[in-house]
Amino acid sequence: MSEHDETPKGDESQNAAQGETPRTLHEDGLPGAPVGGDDADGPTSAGYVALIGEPNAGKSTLLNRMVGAKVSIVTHKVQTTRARIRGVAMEDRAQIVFVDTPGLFRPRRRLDRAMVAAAWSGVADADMVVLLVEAHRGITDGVKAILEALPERLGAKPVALAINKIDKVKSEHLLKLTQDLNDAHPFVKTFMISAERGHGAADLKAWLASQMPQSPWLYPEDQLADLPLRMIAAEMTREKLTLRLHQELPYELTVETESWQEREDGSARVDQMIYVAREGHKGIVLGRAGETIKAVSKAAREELTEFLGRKVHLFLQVKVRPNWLEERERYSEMGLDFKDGNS
Ligand SMILES: Nc1nc2c(ncn2[C@@H]2O[C@H](COP(=O)(O)OP(=O)(O)OP(=O)(O)O)[C@@H](O)[C@H]2O)c(=O)[nH]1
Repeated sequence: MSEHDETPKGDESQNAAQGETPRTLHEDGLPGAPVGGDDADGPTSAGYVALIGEPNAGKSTLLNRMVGAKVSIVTHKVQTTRARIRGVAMEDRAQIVFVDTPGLFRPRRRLDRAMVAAAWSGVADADMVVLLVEAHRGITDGVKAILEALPERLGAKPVALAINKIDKVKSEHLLKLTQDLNDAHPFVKTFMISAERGHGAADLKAWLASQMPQSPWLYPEDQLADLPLRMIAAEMTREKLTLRLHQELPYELTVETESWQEREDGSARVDQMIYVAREGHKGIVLGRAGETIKAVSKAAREELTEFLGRKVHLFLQVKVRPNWLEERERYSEMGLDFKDGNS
């Protein structure tokens, strides 16, 4: 076996990548080290935005417009955390971190209900929420269900409305739909957009930027270029874990790409941490004699290699992080993390 074969390690004390590259990606919504700040260029702002809407409403398309990266190729098969970072957009001195909150729809089983609750918590944590409604479909049962859920789930948190796919309807229809939707919920602002054609997306982005609280940036600007790659790589590992573990998959499991180093020979070294909430979960992820994590690592490395078209050295570790909710609170105190609904 050569040195670049995956090296499953359960011992967090042996983090080979430690100290080489700053941690920047926190898919569970935890921000990295504070960056940016109130410097000579003026104050910075940063915050989280949750895009919600029925499946197919155009969330990925809109995100791509605003973020301008290939983030949406990441598919989300399961909901395992409250909110995951989907993309980061910059607008002047504002940083907008878009979080993904799949699972708001159609609880079928008990487990799904827990997921729905977790997804709503992710939405409630965001600084701003945007509800996407398809212009030509109007107030469907799904939209009705969201409208009904908003007060209970989000309280008085401001929600903006984006009526998407306006290229598909006549303007008279839009006026009536805007009225009906605003009668159903007091949206702070309504946008008419066509995510696909780009209409209105820049206005929405500028407005969101203006709503972000004054704060240091949550991601360093110089890391933004490879942020999508880091996220995609983390998602690939998470997907392999899901495929391998099925029902056994610990609910609160996150994968973070801790460092990404380009090597002179054209290959990339990628170090990832799999965070679980309990010691027992660590054993599940490692498997007997490390066979589970070995198989996951191999499959993820192969997929990433194919995706990048070059050699990848993938190193996975598992770490127990029992207090990640408390950690969020700690970040909150520092003025960095999610704001609560009442702020
Ligand atoms: N005509 C038109 N089609 C759009 C527009 N925005 C998105 N679409 C199309 O609507 C479909 C769904 O868009 P997505 O961005 O994948 O929707 P989504 O909300 O991310 O879907 P899920 O991932 O299922 O939640 C795609 O075929 C898009 O091309 C628009 O403004 N106009």
